[in-house]
Amino acid sequence: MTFPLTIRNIEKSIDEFHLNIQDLTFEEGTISAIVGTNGAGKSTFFKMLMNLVKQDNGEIEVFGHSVRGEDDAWKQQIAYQAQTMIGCDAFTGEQLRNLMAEVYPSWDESLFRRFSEKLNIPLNKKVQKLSPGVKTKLNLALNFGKNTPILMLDEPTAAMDIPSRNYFIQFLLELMERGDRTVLIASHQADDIKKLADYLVFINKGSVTRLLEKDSLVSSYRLFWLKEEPQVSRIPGEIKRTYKKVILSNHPEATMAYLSKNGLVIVDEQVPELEDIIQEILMEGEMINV
Ligand SMILES: Nc1ncnc2c1ncn2[C@@H]1O[C@H](COP(=O)(O)OP(=O)(O)OP(=O)(O)O)[C@@H](O)[C@H]1O
Repeated sequence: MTFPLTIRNIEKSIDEFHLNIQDLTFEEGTISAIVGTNGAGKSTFFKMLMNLVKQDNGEIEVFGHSVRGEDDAWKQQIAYQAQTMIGCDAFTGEQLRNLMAEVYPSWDESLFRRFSEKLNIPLNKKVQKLSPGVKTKLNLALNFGKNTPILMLDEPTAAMDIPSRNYFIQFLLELMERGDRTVLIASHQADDIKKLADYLVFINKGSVTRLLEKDSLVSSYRLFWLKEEPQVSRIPGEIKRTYKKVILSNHPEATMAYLSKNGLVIVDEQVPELEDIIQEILMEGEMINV
């Protein structure tokens, strides 16, 4: 089976930073959130997928075609949005639209117009005159207009106001309804990840530490409010204790079995917020007693 994106053991060293991502595939019809702390390697990973940063070893394939091959027709299959719009300052949105419509045979005028009109993007202004948030919106309109099967967005909502961000989420989810697009989105926004992602790819110090399906990730964590403080410092499954009696567990069954066996009464239990789970994974393994 040919996947939209296949990664085989890529490696890259930049000064002290070493990126190594082993076998990873991204499937059609899915949105994967690339999650990691600042400097973890998310942008470098995207640039390697675009062959803007050359890998030292390994292979990256777009629909089965190596990104290092002579033929770079694969580029027309991907719309990539970097964190900044480089080299566009002197152009207006309309001029950039004309350029993109020529380069991308899959260009969809209605996607471009719908997104830019809804967000009131001034297409007759030069990019250099736009605020950071409006630049991002224009960049998104252009990338949506490309109508490619793969979309890679590097922190697209960082500068956007709340209504625009919500519209972006709605727009992207509508685009996904066709079922044949593959989206990778690097984001620090828990709300974006919660609403958009099917999968979470955690990157830490240049390595993928976990690839998890969002729903099963969320259901594997539980918060237990206990009637009394447990007398042991750590109970099975416990990864964090707050207010002495609130236990966050990533093995709820093991935690519940222990609590029941030891007569510890659960007053309430809840599935934690995705943001709290992400925070725990990014801080991995730390036991915090508040
Ligand atoms: N051109 C470069 N020259 C030297 N080091 C670089 C270069 N580009 C990236 N790096 C280093 O690679 C590492 C990963 O950076 P990268 O921008 O990929 O992280 P990130 O996860 O996208 O971070 P953020 O969340 O802050 O955007 C960092 O240590 C960074 O300093």
